[in-house]
Amino acid sequence: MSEAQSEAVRLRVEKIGKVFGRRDKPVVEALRDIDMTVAEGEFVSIVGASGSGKSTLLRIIDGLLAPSSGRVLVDGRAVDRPGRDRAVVFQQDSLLPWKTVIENVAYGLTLARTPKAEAHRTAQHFIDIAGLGGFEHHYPHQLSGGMRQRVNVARALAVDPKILLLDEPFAALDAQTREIMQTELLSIWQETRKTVLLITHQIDEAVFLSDRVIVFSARPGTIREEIPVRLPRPRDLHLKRSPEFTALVDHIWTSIEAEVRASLKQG
Ligand SMILES: Nc1ncnc2c1ncn2[C@@H]1O[C@H](COP(=O)(O)OP(=O)(O)OP(=O)(O)O)[C@@H](O)[C@H]1O
Repeated sequence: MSEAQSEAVRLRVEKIGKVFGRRDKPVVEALRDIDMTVAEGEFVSIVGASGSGKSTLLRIIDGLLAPSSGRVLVDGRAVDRPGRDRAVVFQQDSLLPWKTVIENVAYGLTLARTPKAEAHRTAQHFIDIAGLGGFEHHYPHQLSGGMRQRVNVARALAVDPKILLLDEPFAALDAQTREIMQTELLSIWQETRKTVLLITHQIDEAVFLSDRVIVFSARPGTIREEIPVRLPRPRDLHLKRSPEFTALVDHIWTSIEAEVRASLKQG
């Protein structure tokens, strides 16, 4: 457990297992015995080879998918369906193309019947935090991929979830945009201190952003290692050149390299 963890446990994942069964395909055991907690205000990442069950776990936490065993608790309450206490940002943006930035960010609030003026005030706050001031009345197609993902993050935050779930949110972006987005996400996190669970293939992204990195084994996904990241905050991109940073990335890479190579062979 990292020092950034306070006593308050926000998310508890208890003995989660998931087996997919299909008539035309053999049964797939995606997850086995996943036990983990995320404290209030903590930033935790999960890394692991392709197919190790990371997205499956995120979908279970979000309530989109039922586990085969175990349970998920948010603030001590078991969850079994999506709810406003959890917001997800996926790799592909899910903005409504016919709505402007501010309408998109306010969307979850208006669905929850928040009066329009109040919804727009809240949306404006998160638009500003996400560095999108001036683009309120643009439509998604008028924005770059990185900006669209910032709108998605702002939209997720606007409903004030207890935990923000990020599933490879920058995977579709080019390498430079991705680096900038990491620093943007850090500054949003500094500002809001949301509890965040991030799934990523990029080990350096996980180390750069997180208080703790959870390393999954290959399928069935189990927790192989939990690595506290005790690098000072606030962090900027120079940190990536420090020996402490490189050592952590090397350590994690060594831990999963054989499985990543094996997953490449499986296609
Ligand atoms: N609906 C499903 N039916 C059958 N098998 C599934 C289903 N969803 C996922 N799987 C299998 O479960 C395993 C875990 O998949 P998952 O997408 O969670 O892995 P991942 O670690 O997120 O992979 P990646 O990093 O490539 O996104 C994989 O073998 C996948 O093929």
